[in-house]
Amino acid sequence: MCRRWARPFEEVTPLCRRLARLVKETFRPRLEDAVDLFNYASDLKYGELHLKVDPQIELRAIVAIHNLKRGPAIGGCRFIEYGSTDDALQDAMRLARGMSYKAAISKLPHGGGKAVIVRPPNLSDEQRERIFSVYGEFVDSLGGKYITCEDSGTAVSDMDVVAEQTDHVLGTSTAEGGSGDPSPFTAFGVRRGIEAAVKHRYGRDDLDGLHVSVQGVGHVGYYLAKELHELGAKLTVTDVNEEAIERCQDEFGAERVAPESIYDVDADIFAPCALGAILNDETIPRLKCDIVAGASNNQLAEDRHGAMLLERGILYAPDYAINAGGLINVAEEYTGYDADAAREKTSAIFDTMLAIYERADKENLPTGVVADRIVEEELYGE
Ligand SMILES: NC(=O)c1ccc[n+]([C@@H]2O[C@H](COP(=O)([O-])OP(=O)(O)OC[C@H]3O[C@@H](n4cnc5c(N)ncnc54)[C@H](O)[C@@H]3O)[C@@H](O)[C@H]2O)c1
Repeated sequence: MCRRWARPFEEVTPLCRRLARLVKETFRPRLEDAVDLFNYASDLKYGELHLKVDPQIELRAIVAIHNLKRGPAIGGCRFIEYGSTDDALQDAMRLARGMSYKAAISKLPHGGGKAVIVRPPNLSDEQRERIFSVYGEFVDSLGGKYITCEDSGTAVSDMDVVAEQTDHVLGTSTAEGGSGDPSPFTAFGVRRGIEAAVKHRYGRDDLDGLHVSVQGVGHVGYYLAKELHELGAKLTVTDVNEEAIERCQDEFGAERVAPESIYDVDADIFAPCALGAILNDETIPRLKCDIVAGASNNQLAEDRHGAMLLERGILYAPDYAINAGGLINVAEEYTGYDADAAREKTSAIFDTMLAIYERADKENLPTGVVADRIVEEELYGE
């Protein structure tokens, strides 16, 4: 045998050295990641993970199915750029778990799922359509265990493409039997959660004259402001979009403050409807309200901030429970859409929230901890 090949191949030439380094860099982390992936999945009490790749159209799709105990998993399809495969997997898995919790607290006959499609750079319209068509086949191959719908980066038109390949899709255009914009339902649900908080906190059945500060008057915040105005509440709003603020001033006589001043407003209720992680070490000590109840996802920067609000006597409406109106509405499409039925089910967010507030008082626990316990008793209890 030639001595040259008897040595490890990275010692032979610079090219082989480079190749050896590449092999190590390419394969080792992936193996290690796979081990971590199973641990991560176990920690989150998974569930199933499905992958689909199609190199020709640069499709890289993940469907995470967290829990099927209550019924087929439901959850949106996110189509954004990711820094790494780990980020995409983590996003899908974390969000699918969140959907299980949201569906369970809302007593929907569904489990939690989520899809992530890694958005390729320089995407053409034609490529986009092919991606969603193949994604539709992928969803169909799961046989109805996962029902997809819109999320960040996807549009109703994408769901229409998916609907050509599978029945397991919601959030299509109204012409295709879809339910349209979920924001008014989300806003209505938040209003019902605020009414429950007012009942619990002040023993009142109306919002007349109560002062609500709203952070973000975009899709949900605008409809929420409209509902609250019609119920006689006084409004202070903020946004980074000038037109959105002016609309609320004109239509509802709302006061305005600068975005960074919203935490200092002396209101009865603070309704975050813009960003996540806005309840944190810096903002909580500034709050002058009795109730925090709004649509934003992931409002607590960390779980411990729920305890911080409790210590200050501020009643917090757990975000995934109060903002479930959009999900309740879109889930209604599954059995044939009926807007009245969707509104009635969304209205029941009042009872869901009241039960959380009452148990939290009884057990002297943060409301977020109680919401999680209710869900976990349902999903994992004997
Ligand atoms: N749309 C739904 O049905 C729905 C359902 C559940 C949860 N949510 C959550 O509710 C929140 C709002 O959703 P949306 O659909 O209304 O989004 P949106 O983008 O339509 O509205 C957000 C608004 O917040 C404003 N904003 C951004 N940064 C701000 C800042 N620093 N200060 C003040 N305002 C700021 C934006 O200009 C925009 O008007 C998000 O967290 C979303 O995840 C929405």
